[in-house]
Amino acid sequence: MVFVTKPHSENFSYARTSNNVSKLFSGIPLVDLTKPDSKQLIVKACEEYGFFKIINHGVPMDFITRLESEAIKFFSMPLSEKEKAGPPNPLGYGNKHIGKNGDVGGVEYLLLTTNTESNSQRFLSVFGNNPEEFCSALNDYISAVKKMACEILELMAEGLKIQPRNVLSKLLMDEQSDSYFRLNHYPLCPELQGLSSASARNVIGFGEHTDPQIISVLRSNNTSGLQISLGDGSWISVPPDQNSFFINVGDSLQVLTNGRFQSVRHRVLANGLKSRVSMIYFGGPPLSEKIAPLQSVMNGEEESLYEEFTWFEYKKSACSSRLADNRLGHFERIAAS
Ligand SMILES: C=C1C[C@]23C[C@@]1(O)CC[C@H]2[C@@]12CC[C@H](O)[C@@](C)(C(=O)O1)[C@H]2[C@@H]3C(=O)O
Ligand SMILES: O=C(O)CCC(=O)C(=O)O
Ligand SMILES: [Fe+2]
Repeated sequence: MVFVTKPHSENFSYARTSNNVSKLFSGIPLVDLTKPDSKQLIVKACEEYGFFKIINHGVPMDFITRLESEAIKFFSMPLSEKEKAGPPNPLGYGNKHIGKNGDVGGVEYLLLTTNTESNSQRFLSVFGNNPEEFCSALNDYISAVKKMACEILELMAEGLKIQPRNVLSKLLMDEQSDSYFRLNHYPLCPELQGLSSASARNVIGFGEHTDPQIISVLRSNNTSGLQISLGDGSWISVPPDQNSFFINVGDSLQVLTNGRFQSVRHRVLANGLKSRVSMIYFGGPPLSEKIAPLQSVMNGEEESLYEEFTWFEYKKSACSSRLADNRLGHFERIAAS
């Protein structure tokens, strides 16, 4: 069991803003993709929290329920069967160990690329009788969620008044885009039942971190556990909603916007009453892509806050870091005084 040491705070707190002035947290930002004000709301949410919830997303419910039931089938298999898809390198099946640098949590997972060809080669022998059903559910889900992620990135570009509209989405649309897909299962944590409620609240499922990519699209079943950090030491519990998606700004988008958008620090706490299944699409650029502030977001003499790097360099550095590390720290420019 892994405990966190920081105090747990209630859902009322002060949020960081782009000019570092705290303001009272007033709830998870909600964006209705069918409404004309969505682009302004997206920009505001990315500046204040790097996180928001999407409703009226256009992803067919059938795609979601099919993949969720395939995921449940996979995680219900005997450990020895699941382990045939492991150990993760980083792709594959993993259990409690996250990455290769000693991070642990109460999660088991399947980490895949979004390139379905290579997934079917590597893992699908594990899906025994019916790999086709898993593959087809995965393909349908990934295509629909990628399309939504691109729509959101285009609304961001419009909201930021930068051209062309596909300046961000083209990175995910590129054939060489280095995007991941992850199925996480947090089994019910029976140890929690004997604990006081204060300790029970702090058993870790997936430790705190930011996502290194551009954008992450998260969907879970109706089990709580996800929390976001407001950057002042407080954590906000995100009420689960199986019919919606949650969007994380990743480190690369923070750099592309020269810090105007903030990548969100988040974590998952274990649950003593119900197991959690989540599916996350991590939209990343091609490995050779230079990650630097877009010229069109820079005002006048504004200088880049970051040293130049490619996605390959960032990913390599991320892989050798611990989950909770501030990975962008290595790439920040020291301001000349
Ligand atoms: C401890 C680690 C796991 C991780 C690679 C890393 O060294 C640091 C970043 C981690 C993370 C977080 C977001 C995604 O879940 C993930 C796939 C990613 O791209 O970066 C994981 C990595 C992983 O599980 O391999
Ligand atoms: O499982 C979740 O809800 C979030 C997990 C997560 O943040 C990740 O896999 O990067
Ligand atoms: Fe994450």
